[in-house]
Amino acid sequence: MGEVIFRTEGITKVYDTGEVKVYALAGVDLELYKGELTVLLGPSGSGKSTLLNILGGLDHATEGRVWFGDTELTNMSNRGLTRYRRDHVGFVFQFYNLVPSLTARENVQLVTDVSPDPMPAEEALGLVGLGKRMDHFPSEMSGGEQQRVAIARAIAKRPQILLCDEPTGALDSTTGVQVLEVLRDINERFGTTTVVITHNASIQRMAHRVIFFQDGKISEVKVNDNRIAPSEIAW
Ligand SMILES: Nc1ncnc2c1ncn2[C@@H]1O[C@H](COP(=O)(O)OP(=O)(O)OP(=O)(O)O)[C@@H](O)[C@H]1O
Repeated sequence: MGEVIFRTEGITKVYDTGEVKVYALAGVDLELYKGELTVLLGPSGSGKSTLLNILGGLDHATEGRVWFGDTELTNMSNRGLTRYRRDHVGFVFQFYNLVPSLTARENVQLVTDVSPDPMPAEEALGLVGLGKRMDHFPSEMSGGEQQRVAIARAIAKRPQILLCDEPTGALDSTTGVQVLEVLRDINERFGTTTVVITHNASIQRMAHRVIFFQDGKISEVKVNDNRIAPSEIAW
């Protein structure tokens, strides 16, 4: 087994809306391993996004502890979390969050301009197969291409961690597979630890590890001995 990159101990996240308390996470103990691609599966509302946001330093746990390597995230200040996100974490969301008035290259440069050790925007766009589309605007691209720009933006800072919340949720199967191929390629080429939330259970077959959520808890963890290529995934 590889090196642990994330460890959580008894994480809870409680939303207190006044009348009711919602336990988005109800005690999560987990380990994620360096270089692995992990898929998170589970019904809507089971806590997947909440966990991803806590791992990515976008949200605070109500209770429990989270470590990134030897660094505890749960006692970091907001400023520390901002630095952690900037230096180590790339995010990819379902709706690409590109700036419509900027080209693909300029969207990626938003990140490379503020990162300590970025790759050139052109290189990042080449890695996602968009080397010829760098000067196109988001409105001139398909959903899958826009998502690949978003992935280029996320990887351009050479993050150790890539956190993806429903990256193929808005895509048809052909473009969805292309996006998954890019994620697998980045994971293999750079050893980027990757976490993918999906509602599409068949995507679990490309993962090293699959974590199932139910009611804010982990119900099962599976290690995949026979991973398949994204192109073999039946949608
Ligand atoms: N800001 C909030 N205020 C109140 N409740 C919230 C808030 N954010 C999330 N929740 C609740 O926390 C629970 C877990 O939400 P979360 O988004 O983590 O689930 P999920 O498994 O990612 O769901 P989905 O697959 O639908 O995205 C849900 O019951 C949700 O309604």
